[in-house]
Amino acid sequence: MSAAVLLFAALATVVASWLILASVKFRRAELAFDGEPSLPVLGNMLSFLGATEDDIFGRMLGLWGGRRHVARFSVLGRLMLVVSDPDDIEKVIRGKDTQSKSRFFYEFLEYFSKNGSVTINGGEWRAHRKALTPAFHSELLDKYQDVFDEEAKAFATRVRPGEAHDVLRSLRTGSARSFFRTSLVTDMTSEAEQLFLPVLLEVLEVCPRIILHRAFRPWVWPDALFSLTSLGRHVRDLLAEVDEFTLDLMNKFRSKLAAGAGEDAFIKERPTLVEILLQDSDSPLPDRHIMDELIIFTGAAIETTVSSLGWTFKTLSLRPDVQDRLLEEVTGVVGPAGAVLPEHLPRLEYTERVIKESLRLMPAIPLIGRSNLHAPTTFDGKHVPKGSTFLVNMFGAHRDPRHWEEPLKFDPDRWLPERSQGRHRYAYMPFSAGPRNCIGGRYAMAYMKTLLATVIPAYRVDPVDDGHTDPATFPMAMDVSSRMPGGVHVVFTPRQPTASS
Ligand code: HEM
Repeated sequence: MSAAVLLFAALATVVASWLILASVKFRRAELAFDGEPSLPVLGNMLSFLGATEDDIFGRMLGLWGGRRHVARFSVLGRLMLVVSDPDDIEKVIRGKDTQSKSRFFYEFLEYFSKNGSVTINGGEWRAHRKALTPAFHSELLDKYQDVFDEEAKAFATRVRPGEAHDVLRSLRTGSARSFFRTSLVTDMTSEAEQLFLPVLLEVLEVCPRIILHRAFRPWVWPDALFSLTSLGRHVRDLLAEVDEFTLDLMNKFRSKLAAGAGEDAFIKERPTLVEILLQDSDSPLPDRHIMDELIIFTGAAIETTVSSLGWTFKTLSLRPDVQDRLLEEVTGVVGPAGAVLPEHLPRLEYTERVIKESLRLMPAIPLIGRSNLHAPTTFDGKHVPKGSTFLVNMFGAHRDPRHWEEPLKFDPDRWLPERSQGRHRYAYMPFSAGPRNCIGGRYAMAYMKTLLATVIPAYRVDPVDDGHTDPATFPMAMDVSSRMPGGVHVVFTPRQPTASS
């Protein structure tokens, strides 16, 4: 036998022994946590065989199995710890070892946006958060209110009165237009309307699905392989169009600044997100990072509000009593067919309770991922291998009977101050919590309240006969946000004008 063969055999033995030892070590760590039966190496991979994008979330919930304490599952050596107890959630969210976003799930977002604040970590994230924060000051949000109001009215004219239809598409158009007018350019140019908006809407249709499509198909985990598929190429083409449009916009804005339209003029008017980022002279973000933020925002800002409003309309269609109270409040605060103004928002208290309750039972983001990316850690007194994923299960915490009376009941009044006292801080976190919480929570609330306050006086939301009669059992799928498989079907029935209106 030649020396080369001997050397190869020795190397192969070392690698094989290392792999076996690593998998025995991993298996020991995995089995220390409670969970459904799993196989060595494959883990719970078989539980996802044949799953479609619509039922992966359900299968993940099946592997959690309602366990109060940490539950685990694994896929090909990737350990997932499902954390549902609010005390445990607090430990993950605040823990110094578990601050990073997990690789699982978030790595697929990076295909669209490598440098967006949802996925980046450490100093890079801090710089982005600092640059983005001025765009979310409450004075600026007040200035966006007329956009929210106009777009809410436009949404009300887009629904198909008296006809059962999926409301998600028109909600997406409305959210995308609002996002566009607050983040990119204040007014819809005809170029934006005809060329850019359709691309943005297609990005929103296609990109979220890809995340789950890849998450449980190991053969398309490497970007290099995924980019060879027709889907991978299609997404790249779409994103190139978005990049071209935003870069052009950024260059036009810069020329305007250079031509002497002073910074003050823009600040006084109503700067968009992109303008704020470009005017940051202390530590400007590179163009590529700004473009990546805009792409990640489409998911973070648009899909989440679409999801939340979709669940809310579906629930309202089953609850005429809640609609009556909303109508009474809106009529008192805004007046019939009036504009929803910034000063109305804090007074729309019942409307806010309805949205909060909808986000409790049907959170737009039911799970988020954190990771001990760089070093092993311990959790619950057990060893957690480096790079494991902590799946923070907001869906479970929001329905935990130890923290919620009649948790499956849709009851907006549980948000009355006197009924909210003493509630665990981490039993409810639809916008996440801690330093990496949602930067757009107030923006989202303002937009969603405005939309409800505009639609409810114009239409009664009626149910369709699709068998979904209880919000607690609505079927739920999840990609970047939660959604009802097949869409949210309701009927918007025009209300008869009353003598007073
Ligand atoms: C109902 C609507 C919304 C919900 C339920 C929601 C929920 C969340 C959650 C749970 C996170 C944490 C994600 C994670 O840890 O991986 C998050 C992060 C984020 N959200 Fe929202 N969001 C909403 C609307 C918005 C809007 C309107 C914007 C922007 C205009 C926005 C921008 C962001 C950004 C940039 C992050 C990343 C923050 C960071 O890591 O610094 N979101 N959101």
